[in-house]
Amino acid sequence: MIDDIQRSGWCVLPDFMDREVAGALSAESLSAWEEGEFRRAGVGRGKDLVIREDVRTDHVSWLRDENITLCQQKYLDTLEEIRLVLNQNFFLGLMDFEGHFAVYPKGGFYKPHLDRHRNSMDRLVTVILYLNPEWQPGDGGELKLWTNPGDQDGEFVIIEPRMGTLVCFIAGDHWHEVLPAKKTRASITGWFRGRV
Ligand SMILES: O=C(O)CCC(=O)C(=O)O
Ligand SMILES: [Fe+2]
Repeated sequence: MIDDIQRSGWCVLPDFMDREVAGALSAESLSAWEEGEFRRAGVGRGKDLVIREDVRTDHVSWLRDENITLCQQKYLDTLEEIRLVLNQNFFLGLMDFEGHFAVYPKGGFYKPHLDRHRNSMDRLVTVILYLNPEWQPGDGGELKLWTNPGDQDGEFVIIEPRMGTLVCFIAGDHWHEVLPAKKTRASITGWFRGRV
């Protein structure tokens, strides 16, 4: 991970997360979805947050300190190790993490964007864990990530949202897009934040 981030600013780690933990997270996401605990995701932040069905059609459920489950805690513990390693190697000054479950229903997408909000230090590194045990080629919902910092065209990689795969990239550098999902697609997306 360190070598990849150093070299290119992004990395993909298949089978990164322990099967049992990923399985439990996937089951939680599914039941929360069925219970109606997700909300339409917005674009922008604070009072400027708006729903833009032309930009993104996913639904999210934030991880909240007051009701963290055992498997969420295990994932957060892993992320804490990653945060420390990133700080030690790149002096990023990552302070904490915020994240949410995301579900893209059939047909769901997220048009090309950068995760870092303008003029802000809040989202420095993006981390995504995919939770789709049954994902197969043809199911769509791949992450298209442009590999050259700042470029919105040119070279890119296509990342399959397979169970347990972890993706990590510098939030302000890499344009990315979620291609239309042909089946329901689940993940946990989050960000390490700088001093805000
Ligand atoms: O789920 C993904 O592959 C990417 C999600 C994303 O870009 C975001 O939530 O900002
Ligand atoms: Fe994003």
